[in-house]
Amino acid sequence: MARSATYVAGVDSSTQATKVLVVDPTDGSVVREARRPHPDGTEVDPRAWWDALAGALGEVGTDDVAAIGVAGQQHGMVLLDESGQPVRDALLWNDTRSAPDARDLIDELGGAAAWAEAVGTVPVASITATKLRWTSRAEPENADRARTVMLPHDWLTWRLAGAPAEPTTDRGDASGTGYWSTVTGEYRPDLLEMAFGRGLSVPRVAGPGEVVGRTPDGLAISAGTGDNAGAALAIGPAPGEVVISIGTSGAVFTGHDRPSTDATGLVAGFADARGGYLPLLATLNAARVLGAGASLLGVDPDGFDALALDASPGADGLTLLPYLDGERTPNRPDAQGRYVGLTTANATRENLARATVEGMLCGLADAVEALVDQGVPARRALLIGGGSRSRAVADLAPDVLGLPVEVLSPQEYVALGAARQAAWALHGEEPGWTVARETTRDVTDSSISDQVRSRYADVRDGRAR
Ligand SMILES: Nc1ncnc2c1ncn2[C@@H]1O[C@H](COP(=O)(O)OP(=O)(O)O)[C@@H](O)[C@H]1O
Ligand SMILES: O=C(CO)[C@@H](O)[C@H](O)COP(=O)(O)O
Repeated sequence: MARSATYVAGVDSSTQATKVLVVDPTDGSVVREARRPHPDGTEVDPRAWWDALAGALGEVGTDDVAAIGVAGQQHGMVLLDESGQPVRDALLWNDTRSAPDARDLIDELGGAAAWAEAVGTVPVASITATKLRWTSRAEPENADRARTVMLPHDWLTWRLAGAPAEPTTDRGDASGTGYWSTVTGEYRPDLLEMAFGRGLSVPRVAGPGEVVGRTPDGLAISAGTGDNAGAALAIGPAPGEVVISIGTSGAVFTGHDRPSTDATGLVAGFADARGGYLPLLATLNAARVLGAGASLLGVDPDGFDALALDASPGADGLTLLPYLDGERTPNRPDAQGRYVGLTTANATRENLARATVEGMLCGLADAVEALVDQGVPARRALLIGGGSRSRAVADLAPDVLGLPVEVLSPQEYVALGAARQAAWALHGEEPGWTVARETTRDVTDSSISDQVRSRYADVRDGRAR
């Protein structure tokens, strides 16, 4: 049943929460929004995401909505049995238990370069294929019951349509699995089998403007995508603009005209949601580092920002290596965070806050540098995500990154990208909306980036302890 309604809905099912926007498809303006939290942790029952989505959709109301699209946290392994029920909790992108499996898979294919050439990405623990290997090795009984593997957004999209629907995904999210190739645009069933020991059913990769199904209430459903591809769809970074998303993950990405095949494994050669490419680096340590710093100091986000802004650049020699939850880029799954250089002279709350912000930004600056090393230009950074709401992050970013920075106005860009895709599917062409741009913050002192980042590099590379 198609319906004549006015608006489109976009969903971001991210690590920490489900966010839903109801959007006017004529201009991209947000009409209503709702949010529901997700359980904490790196393995989650996918039904909790469904409950969060149902709750948020109930709150915004969909009587006047004609189409919906879902963007979701990338890479999570949703394994389903014969009857379509989850075999176990989903293992999320930030679960590092499959780090040894990533190393094994790299060896088995003949090294990192072989993976980069085959699919565009060298596996780390985040990549879905490594989670399949972990399950087949550590939980053979669960593996035996598995028939289908999906990603979080695939599963939510499939459930929105109600059973029995054809499972679908899109190239943006499929490109984070390790068994779909950004280079060829095809699944690599041989790599899935190599990881899992046998084949599994996978969702069909739908086209960017496709209607993949309808909800029982008649809303058209678009293909959806991964969260970062969703944000890229909403923002449309120009060549030379790099998006830096400071959420649970730190994600650094931009559109590109060809697939990346970085054998160092730093740059993940993902696809975007339009038919192009989205080279990306993701860190495990971003907004939560700021949260940890604030709770260490016993202050709220505003108090934390005030402290950080009261200290001098370089925090009088105090440096944070921000790998609090292990790290993915660089691949150090067992790493921990470290404050280095503490003396009685610099031991102030202000310096601790400053070093926390600078350390987190230095991790992102490394990511930008790796993108540039792969031939992707970075002349300006666009900051989004919960952590970009921090005044200290916004003020310090240009000098630490060594780049002009625009902090885009606080918006749910991932959900907005999903709404854009829903409007595209509904009307058969991509909408022409653009997001509001902000004033550029220029670098105030180019020596700060050199000074802060070189000290950070010493700590990162073990030259300063
Ligand atoms: N003003 C702020 N200062 C620092 N961190 C913030 C601020 N506002 C929100 N955050 C943090 O941003 C994160 C949520 O950002 P979001 O982009 O929604 O993450 P995700 O997409 O991973 O769910 C939380 O860790 C939250 O504490
Ligand atoms: O793993 C990646 C990208 O490769 C992460 O970016 C996830 O997609 C989760 O994003 P957030 O929930 O932190 O926004």
